[in-house]
Amino acid sequence: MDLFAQDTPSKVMLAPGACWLSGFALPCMPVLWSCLAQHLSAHPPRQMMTPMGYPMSVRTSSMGDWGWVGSAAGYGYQAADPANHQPWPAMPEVILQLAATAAQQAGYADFVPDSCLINVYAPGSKMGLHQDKDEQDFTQPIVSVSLGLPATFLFGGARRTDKPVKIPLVHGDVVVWGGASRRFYHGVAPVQPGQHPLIGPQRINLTLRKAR
Ligand SMILES: O=C(O)CCC(=O)C(=O)O
Ligand SMILES: [Fe+2]
Repeated sequence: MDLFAQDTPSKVMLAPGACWLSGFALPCMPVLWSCLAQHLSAHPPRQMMTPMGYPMSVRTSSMGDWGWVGSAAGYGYQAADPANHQPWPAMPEVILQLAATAAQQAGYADFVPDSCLINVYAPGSKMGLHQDKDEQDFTQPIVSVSLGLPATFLFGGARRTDKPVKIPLVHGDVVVWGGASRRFYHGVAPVQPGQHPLIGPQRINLTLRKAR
């Protein structure tokens, strides 16, 4: 069975180089969630510190060669989990394939991420407007996968002051941005309380990137 076969996936352009693939991850969700749930029980997500000295609103864990880590020293990618000094676990095939096929749909061939950041949003958690700029190669896109509770994704422009569009993301949606919008500001409005039948009372987002 081809887990990624979809007749006409809905694709909404958000900006040059950026698109919203609604429901794109639904066919692989049972396999994806079983891998992810297993990972999260072995590598529980934690609140990273911001360089400003306060904890981030989301809890995070990572997979792949490079984990994204925040601390008083700044943000960046690290090969080992600071909690146990072990390398992060490898990304499962289902995630690598999902990333590559979603990127392909968005016009980016041969995307091979080496980092999967797992952001866990409890109700009330949010992410302020920011740019993803800790990676070395900005020709590679970002693939972002939503699971669980819905959330309003804010997608702005090249300047922090550019007014963001509000994207109502739901379970299984994928957003891809790169090219002209690779460094566009984006964020997530506070997640509203609720219960998702598969994922429970939370939103989880996978941010797939090529860090190095
Ligand atoms: O949770 C999201 O939808 C966005 C996550 C994000 O922007 C990031 O991990 O850099
Ligand atoms: Fe981001």
